[in-house]
Amino acid sequence: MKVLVIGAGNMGLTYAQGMAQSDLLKKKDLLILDSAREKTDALRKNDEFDVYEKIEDCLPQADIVFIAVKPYNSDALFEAIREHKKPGQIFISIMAGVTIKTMQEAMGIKKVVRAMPNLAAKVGHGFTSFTASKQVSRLELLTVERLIDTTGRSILLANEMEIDKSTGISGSGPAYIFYFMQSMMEAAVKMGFSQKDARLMVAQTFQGAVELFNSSDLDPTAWMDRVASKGGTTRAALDSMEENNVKELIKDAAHAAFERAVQLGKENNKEYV
Ligand SMILES: NC(=O)C1=CN([C@@H]2O[C@H](COP(=O)(O)OP(=O)(O)OC[C@H]3O[C@@H](n4cnc5c(N)ncnc54)[C@H](OP(=O)(O)O)[C@@H]3O)[C@@H](O)[C@H]2O)C=CC1
Ligand SMILES: O=C(O)[C@@H]1CCC=N1
Repeated sequence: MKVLVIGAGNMGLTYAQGMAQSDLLKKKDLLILDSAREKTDALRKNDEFDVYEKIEDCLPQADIVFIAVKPYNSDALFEAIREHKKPGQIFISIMAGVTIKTMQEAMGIKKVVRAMPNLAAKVGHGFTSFTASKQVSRLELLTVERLIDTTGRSILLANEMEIDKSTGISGSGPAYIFYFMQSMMEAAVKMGFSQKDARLMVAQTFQGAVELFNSSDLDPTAWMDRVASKGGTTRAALDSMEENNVKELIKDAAHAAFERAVQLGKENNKEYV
């Protein structure tokens, strides 16, 4: 099996590296294509993958193709794929808001997987949701899942609306966590701590909380109760958040991302950069 990754940017390179480090593929079976010469030159120096600049030199060899370019680059790429594709190839797109139907029509293909990863894939702790056109068989989906899971964990969803929903939770989600971290770091600095100490305090607190959460089946509310003593400091903070409706605001934010994902699919990405 040969896998081609198109787009050696943030996410494409992350997937390529995840697959390269797994035992699923041999080095010669992992192809990477990018249009930027500086990127391909740098990749060749590292000698990790089989690197290409021209689609006609690599696409015909591939069984599975990851599309990891920005949506605004997709029209030109789809045209090139239409010209050089081979029957039976499976295309996995990680582009936000580009629908399966758009891809099938633009590339003249049938087997499409639409996936929504997140940035934590970079450190092997990503979460990817994915769904597929009906022409992708169960066995093919299993292979796709194994490739995706080289960057973390994944779930197969029933349809594209679920992908748009998961974009609002896990796809955009790392940014919500960073927002919370930024707020806590600003609070610490305002109290007089140095940036360095604020950073360590916040990072270790997040990491510790996530590890606690993953150590049992307790839900977040039960963990909050374990931190908060009656009449104590944590209760004062949680009461302040409740009074200020923070939970509702976070839900609204996740919903805004979901709605934007739906809208992008309808606009066919013409405004999305
Ligand atoms: N970043 C994130 O957290 C997430 C991103 N995504 C999706 O991942 C996709 C990629 O994002 P990201 O990795 O950040 O983007 P990047 O811009 O970092 O990477 C895209 C790469 O593809 C190259 N490229 C563009 N057109 C072509 C082409 N026709 N053939 C070959 N290479 C090409 C670009 O070159 P050049 O720079 O020269 O244009 C660039 O090197 C997006 O569609 C985004 O929606 C999904 C979930 C999370
Ligand atoms: O912000 C975006 O549109 C993309 C999709 C999810 C994360 N980044």
